[in-house]
Parts: sequence; C-alpha cells; structure tokens
Amino acid sequence: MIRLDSRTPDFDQALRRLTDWDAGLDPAVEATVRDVLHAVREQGDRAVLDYTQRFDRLRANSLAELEVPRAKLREALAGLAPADREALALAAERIRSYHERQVAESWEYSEADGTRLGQRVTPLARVGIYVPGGKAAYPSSVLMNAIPAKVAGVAEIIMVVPAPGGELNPLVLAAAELAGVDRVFTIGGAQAVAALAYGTETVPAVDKIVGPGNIYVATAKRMVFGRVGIDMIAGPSEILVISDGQTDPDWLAMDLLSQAEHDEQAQSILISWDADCLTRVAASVDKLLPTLEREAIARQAWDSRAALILVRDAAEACAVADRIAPEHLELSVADPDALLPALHNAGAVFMGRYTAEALGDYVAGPNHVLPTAGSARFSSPLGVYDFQKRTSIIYASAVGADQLGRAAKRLAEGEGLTAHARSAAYRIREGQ
Ligand SMILES: NC(=O)c1ccc[n+]([C@@H]2O[C@H](COP(=O)([O-])OP(=O)(O)OC[C@H]3O[C@@H](n4cnc5c(N)ncnc54)[C@H](O)[C@@H]3O)[C@@H](O)[C@H]2O)c1
Ligand SMILES: N[C@H](CO)Cc1c[nH]c[nH+]1
Ligand SMILES: [Zn+2]
Repeated sequence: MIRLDSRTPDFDQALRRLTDWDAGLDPAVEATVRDVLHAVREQGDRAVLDYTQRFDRLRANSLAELEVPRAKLREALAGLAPADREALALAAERIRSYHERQVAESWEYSEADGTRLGQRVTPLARVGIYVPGGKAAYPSSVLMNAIPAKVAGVAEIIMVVPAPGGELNPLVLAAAELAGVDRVFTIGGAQAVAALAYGTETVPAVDKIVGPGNIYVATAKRMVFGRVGIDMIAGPSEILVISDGQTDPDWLAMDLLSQAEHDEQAQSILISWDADCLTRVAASVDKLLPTLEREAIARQAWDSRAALILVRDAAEACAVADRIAPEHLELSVADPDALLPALHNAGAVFMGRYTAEALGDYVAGPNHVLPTAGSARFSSPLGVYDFQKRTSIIYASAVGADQLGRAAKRLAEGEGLTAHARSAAYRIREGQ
C-alpha cells in the first residue's frame, strides 16, 4: 500500500504511475496468450485440452467431455437449497428488470419526397460469455452476462467457465440454467477465449465474447478483437472510495478488501481530505485482513496495489478519482449527489454510506461487468446494447433519387470516382 498526499511536489508523478494503464499489458502475459491463441487456432480441440490440463489441472480425452450436459444444469437448479435459489432468483429478477430498460428499438422516418431512412436494431446471433472461475466461482457473473443477452434476444449463448481440478460450484450451473444459457463448457483462460473466437471441432465460433476475467482473459479478449467483437476490458477488479471521514472505518476497510480479495492484481484506493480517516481505515484493514478466507490474495493485492490518498477537499478528491477512472467508485459522504456532477469516469458509482459496492456485485440490478484499467474513460457497463447491433436502412424514392443523386454525382466527381458519379446519375430523371 502506498500513501500519497496531493500537497507534495511529486504527487502528480505518483498519480501518473497509478494511472499508467498500459502497465496492465504485461509482456510476459502477452507472450503466453499469443502462444495459446496461435495453438488453439492451429490445433483446435487438442490445444484447448492440453492447456486445460496444464493451467486448470483438468484432464479429458475429448472436448465433448468438458461440455456440461443439459440434464446436469437442470439438476443443479433443482438441487439448490431454498435460500440459495431465492437469492439467485431475486438477483436474476432485479438484473432482468434493470436491463429491460436498456432495450433499443428500431426507428425510421420519412421525408416529403417519399425517401425513408432508418436504423434497424437486431440481436447478435451467437455470443460467448466468459464466467471467471480460477480463484473463485462466480454464479453472479453468469447472471450478469447471460441475462442482458437474453433480454436482447440473442439466439444462442455459449458459456465457458474454468473448473480447476474438475471442481465447479453447482451455483454456477444453476445460474446458467436459470438465465437460459444454451451450452456450457468447463474451459477457461486464454484457451477458452481462443476457442470461442476461432471455433474448434467442438466449440462453435461466436460473434462476440463478453465477460470479465483475470489478466490472461482480458489480454486474450484484447487480442482476438476484430475477429470477434468484445464488450470491453473487464480485468482485475478495482474500487475507489471517496470518504468524508464520517463512515465507520471498518465499513470502508471491508469495502476496499471486498475487491482486493478477487485477485492479487485487484486495486483498492481510498481518497479523503481527513488524514485521520486514512489512518483509521489502514488500521482497520490490518485488523480485518486475517479474518478473510482469501487472506493471502487480499493481502498481496493490498500490499502491492492499494493506495491511500490525502487531498485538500472534496473537489480535489473528485478530480483525482476522475483521473484514475475506477471500475467501482463509492461516494461515502453525507451528500453524494453534490459530488456526482464533478465525476465522469467510473464504471459504476455507489452513492452514500449505505451503498456497499458488494450490493452492486450481486443484487442491485445494474451490471457488475464493468470497465477496468482506466477504460471507464471510454467504456460502459455490460448491457443489452452489447448484444444488439444497428444496421442503417436507406430507401430512396424516385424523386429522392433524383434530388440526392445530383449532389452525390457532384461529390463523386469531386473525388474523381466516375463509377460512383454515373451510378447516381443513372437515377437522375433528365441529364443522365
Ligand atoms: N471487471 C469486472 O467486471 C470483473 C467482474 C468479476 C470478476 N472480475 C475479475 O475476474 C478475475 C477472475 O480471475 P480468476 O483467476 O479467478 O479466474 P479467470 O477465470 O479469469 O482465470 C482463470 C484462468 O486463467 C488462466 N491462467 C491462470 N494462470 C495462468 C498462467 N500462469 N498462464 C496462463 N494462463 C493462466 C487459466 O487458464 C485459468 O483457467 C479477477 O481478476 C476478478 O477481479 C472482474
Ligand atoms: N466485483 C466484481 C467485479 O469487479 C464482481 C463480483 C462477482 N462476485 C463478486 N464480485
Ligand atoms: Zn466483487
């Protein structure tokens, strides 16, 4: 953990290091991922099986063996404890309700001469959803990925999830059944991303890959972009808390640790204009860390990637947060609405002392697949819009073709494109 003070002369440089997003592009990780992508592209199932054995300690004779039969998905849902089923159903319902508001509709308008212009919105045909599962199982990520795809009307959803050592939390399978996933493969990492992007003998190639994952997954998605669509860079988790010093330090410490426990590379940042607040929260973190099941991961993330930042006031806190562009931004202050207008770069904003980021991870309703590594400057949360595409529709009436054709012909001539000019001119009534 590092401590920074905005009054010190080297603050700007330190902040620049903290927001050196390209540092996430680790050359060693990139080299590994490039090899994996190449091997899967060339050798298909065989390479996926080899890497699954190597990275996930899961051996199989064929990739078909790593597809979870539909009956197993149904059994997992039917076999849930009632309290688990209720919690999953509540989360699913709230996520569906929130995302239904994002559906975009096709539109069209007509001009006086009968020309019609429009935009047709259609769902993607087949998508791949990545559900992380290396260090923890993420049933919540199944819902967050699959429900917006279903709401958009995607015809086929292929889910990949690693099952290290062959172990897979039944909640993950139950969530897949509940959300309407079509096929599930227990493969993960860059090899799963490659299988979805290029297709193999067993795994069908998809149109777009969405979902969060560790640095290997995020790097693989970055590299296959173009061959397939991707949603965003949703890598190791991040939280940034702005505190006025009036929230219980244990609450703040646990909020920071809630993201640290995801990954050794997760980032937790606390900003306050109250120096005592930073000291109290640091002490709470030290006290609470040993109580976590995933203490080792959280401790490593805290030691290597956390920052406590002292600023002059709330305005400066917002300016610094905006530069960092975190995945999650908690405004643990009396009047969060007063800060919101000054904030533009965050995947999701959690308003007020009672809105723990963890609520957003599971049940609030908005998506928890969010941009990381500063990409909140230009990316949005995963949503229905990621599973819809837009096609422009142009219908020229005879009169419209005449009028628009004259201008088109002129512009084409200006570009020296004769065929363009004549193509437009053929449809002009006189003077062809
Ligand atoms: N940004 C978001 O919206 C969001 C949401 C949920 C989770 N997350 C993040 O997802 C990640 C989940 O990570 P995870 O590791 O638990 O699961 P994961 O499924 O993302 O990664 C596991 C896979 O990584 C690969 N891998 C691990 N070590 C490797 C190595 N040395 N070489 C090659 N491949 C290797 C393996 O193939 C393994 O299957 C965390 O970073 C968490 O913070 C992000
Ligand atoms: N905080 C993660 C997104 O960075 C999402 C998640 C899933 N389960 C728990 N948390
Ligand atoms: Zn989380």
